[in-house]
Amino acid sequence: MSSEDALRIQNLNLSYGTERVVENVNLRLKPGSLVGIVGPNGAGKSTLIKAIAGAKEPDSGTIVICGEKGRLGRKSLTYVPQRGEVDWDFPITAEEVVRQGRFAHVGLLRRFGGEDNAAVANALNAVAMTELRHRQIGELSGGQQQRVFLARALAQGGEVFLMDEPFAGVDAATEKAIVEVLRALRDAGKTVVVVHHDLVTVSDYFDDLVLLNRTIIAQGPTAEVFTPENMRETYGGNLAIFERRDVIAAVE
Ligand SMILES: Nc1ncnc2c1ncn2[C@@H]1O[C@H](COP(=O)(O)OP(=O)(O)OP(=O)(O)O)[C@@H](O)[C@H]1O
Repeated sequence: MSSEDALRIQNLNLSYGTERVVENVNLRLKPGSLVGIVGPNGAGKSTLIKAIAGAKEPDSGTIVICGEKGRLGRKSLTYVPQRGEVDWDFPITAEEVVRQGRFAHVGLLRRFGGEDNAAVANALNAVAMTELRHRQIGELSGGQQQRVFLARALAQGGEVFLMDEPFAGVDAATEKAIVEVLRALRDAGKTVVVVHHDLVTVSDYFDDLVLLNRTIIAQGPTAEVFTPENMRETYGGNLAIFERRDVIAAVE
């Protein structure tokens, strides 16, 4: 493979039981890119992200992250799950959640130290959550919870960041703050992969786009991929959202 790829997927097939939900996915992403994964409900976006994160065993195919497979590859990966997948009643503060991001770096022979504390403080600051760091996570708003998640990812670091719907249920200010953090990661040479639903913001947010509906319909620079023809092929009969005038304007 080319050593330039941050993420390379070849012939990936994923199933639940006997049902194949993701088929023959081939994907190459380069460092320093902000990539959207778009497709209708049930298209397999979360399943694909979970497979990359090592939380879903493939039927077949290979996933190479920064030139390495398996656990070695996943050392370069940071995964931000959907907010709905987390137990928010768990009694833990915002800061403790962010500290979890450092555990990957703290081995048996090394304790949580000054560098870890600094990484946690910087991450909380980057998402403007320093003041609320002692709040229980269950007592934060949805947008604040999402910021904390992002801070944990920042504290962890890595080369490839996977985010499953980071904008779900957040207000405009939080969405803007998150986008700024994602752009800063991209500008620092990281690869940021975001499952996204809002077609209106696709062109503004993402350098590259992956259109998924069970298999990849199109991938490449957003300006080339985000066309009415490709969107129709991806969304099939569920085109109502795409017929909105603002979305049509966005792709013309
Ligand atoms: N744990 C599971 N067990 C069985 N089937 C599942 C499971 N999780 C997802 N599926 C099925 O796999 C398919 C892909 O689901 P997935 O959640 O990956 O889609 P998605 O593109 O992320 O959808 P959405 O936009 O609605 O979040 C769907 O048909 C879904 O019903």
